[in-house]
Amino acid sequence: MAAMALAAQQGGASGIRANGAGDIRAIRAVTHLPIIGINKRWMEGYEVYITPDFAAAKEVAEAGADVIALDATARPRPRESLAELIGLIHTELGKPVFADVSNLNEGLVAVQLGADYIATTLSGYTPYSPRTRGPDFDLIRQLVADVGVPVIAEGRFWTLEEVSKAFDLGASAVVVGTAITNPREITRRFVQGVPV
Ligand SMILES: CC(=O)N[C@H](C=O)[C@@H](O)[C@H](O)[C@H](O)COP(=O)(O)O
Repeated sequence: MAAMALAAQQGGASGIRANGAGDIRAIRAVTHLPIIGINKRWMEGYEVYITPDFAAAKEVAEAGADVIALDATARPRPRESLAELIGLIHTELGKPVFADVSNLNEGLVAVQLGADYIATTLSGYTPYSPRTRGPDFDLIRQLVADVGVPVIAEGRFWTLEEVSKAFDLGASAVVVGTAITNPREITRRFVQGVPV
């Protein structure tokens, strides 16, 4: 992961989003780029897994994340409420909060609760948000119009045109995951594009 982050930096990335204290510590050692840290933890009986509680947030902050990203959807949470979690990340860790949402209302609520950035990460991943084929441009547009904090476009970006469109719509940054980091899916896309 550190080598991949360094490659992304050399390629001109302006930040790294990474998962887990181990990877974040390794990435912190090789770059001064801002790190958006998440801590994926699956807990019995809960759908929320992106930094679901304060303990998960604290681990990645201590590992060197500059910003803490978390699931800010309306789904049930295992420990702290969303309001408590955002408050604790601010007061105890002194880090900004990057709220991954799946629709406009979740973005508005997260901002009311103090989130510093809103991202479209979870659009298409909650039972109540329909999955668009590519990025959810409608949600980017709606969030930019209404939330009043920087909007980060994330989820299913594969082409330069899609990235340009997100910036045209007012996104402050675009997070590209699979299309840069996952050789299996990159290969699959080429293979599926070849007529046989
Ligand atoms: C839904 C979920 O768990 N998303 C995760 C969030 O951190 C990652 O698995 C995604 O790769 C990331 O959001 C970037 O999206 P994409 O890989 O589509 O460019």
